[in-house]
Order: sequence, then C-alpha cells, then structure tokens
Amino acid sequence: MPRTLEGQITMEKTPSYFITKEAPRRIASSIGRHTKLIVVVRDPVTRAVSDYTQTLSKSPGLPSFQALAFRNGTAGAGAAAGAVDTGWSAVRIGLYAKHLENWLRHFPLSRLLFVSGERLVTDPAGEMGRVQDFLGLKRVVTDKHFYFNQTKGFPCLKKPEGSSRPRCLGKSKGRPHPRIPAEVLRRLRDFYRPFNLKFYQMTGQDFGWD
Ligand SMILES: Nc1ncnc2c1ncn2[C@@H]1O[C@H](COP(=O)(O)OS(=O)(=O)O)[C@@H](OP(=O)(O)O)[C@H]1O
Repeated sequence: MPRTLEGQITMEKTPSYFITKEAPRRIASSIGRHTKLIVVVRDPVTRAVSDYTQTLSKSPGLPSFQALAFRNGTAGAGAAAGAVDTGWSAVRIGLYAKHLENWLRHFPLSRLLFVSGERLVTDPAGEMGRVQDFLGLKRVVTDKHFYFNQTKGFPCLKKPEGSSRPRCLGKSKGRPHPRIPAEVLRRLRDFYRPFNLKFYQMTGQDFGWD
C-alpha cells in the first residue's frame, strides 16, 4: 500500500480475496485492525449466474450452468437431485456468512460496511451516501451525480471527474444473463436461504434476497 498522508484515505479494490482464508489475518497484521472494509454483496443466486456469464464470455464451450452448479450435473428432482457443488467458486463465493466468519476473527463488525448490490443499482446515491458516512467523508457524491441510462439499463455518472461527458460502466458490466431453468434457480435459492439468514443476523441487515 502507498504511504498515506494526513487527510488522505488510501483505498484498494479487488473482488477476489473476500474468500481467501489467509487474507483477514494478513491485512489485520500488516495494515492493522483499524482498516475499514467495504463489501458489496448481491443475491448469491444472481451473483453465481453473473459469475458464470463472465466465465462463459471467455470460454464459449463451457458446460451449462446447472452442469457446474450440481454434483451430478443436474438439479434433478427427488432422489435424483444432485447436491449443490460448493467446490465451484461461483457457488462458494455466495456463502457470505461463512466468509464473514473468517473476517470477524480479525476485525470488529463495526469496521465492515456491507453495500447492497441491488440498491447500488436502484439507489446508487443512497448507497454511496452510506459509504461516505462510513469513511467519515462529507456527502459529496449525491443524486446530482447519477442519471438512469435507458440504453444501458443502469445508472451512470453524469459527469465523471476530469471529463465533461457522462460515463457508464463498460460492456462487461450489466450484461444480459443466459436463461437458467426455473427449477435450477429454485434449488439454488433453497440452498442459500439458511446461509443468507445467518448473514442477515451477523450483519444486522436484511438484504431481501428471499
Ligand atoms: N451502474 C451500473 N452499471 C453496470 N453494472 C452495474 C451497475 N451497478 C451495479 N452493476 C452490476 O455490477 C456487476 C459487475 O460487477 P462485478 O462486481 O462483477 O465487477 S468486478 O468483479 O469488480 O469486476 C454487473 O453484473 P452483471 O449484471 O452480471 O453484468 C451489474 O449488474
């Protein structure tokens, strides 16, 4: 991490190490337990499909979503139902309660902020307001900075810093997802429910995924 001067905040962003076992201990011992951690979480079922969409865009020959999500390659029914494959990272990452347990061994809950991925789309200024409060910053980013772009189907920035033109996120953000059979989604939803409830209890926030 670069040196941080008085009045500055140093930020680092990566989606990958929230689930890395050693990450909380390493961050706590190198940067310190005072570090503030912001986690954007989204319905784990939609998250898994989004993750699959990303992999599919790079490997078009990929097996179907359900072939990867269930142990015997199918959601099935009754005795034929395959167990959800938690070895697949797209599924495992969404077990937020499990990963959070690991972080809470090294950081107090008050040092973590959970941003709702859903509200980031429906109310970006509201979620950004929570982020700014958490970081002890003045609420500089407000409603005025966002507009809903009909073509993109997502909120975009009216005027990013250093530019006079509006800016949306790139093509790889907000892509259409492949259609997944309803039964597959239902089974995954059932699978995640207890983990989601545990996560709501741990964070004191109901993300409304059920
Ligand atoms: N404003 C705006 N514009 C476009 N996309 C938005 C926006 N806000 C949130 N999202 C959602 O962000 C999802 C991609 O973010 P990721 O977390 O996967 O990105 S990354 O892991 O940091 O690369 C992406 O997921 P997909 O819909 O699956 O593409 C979006 O749903």
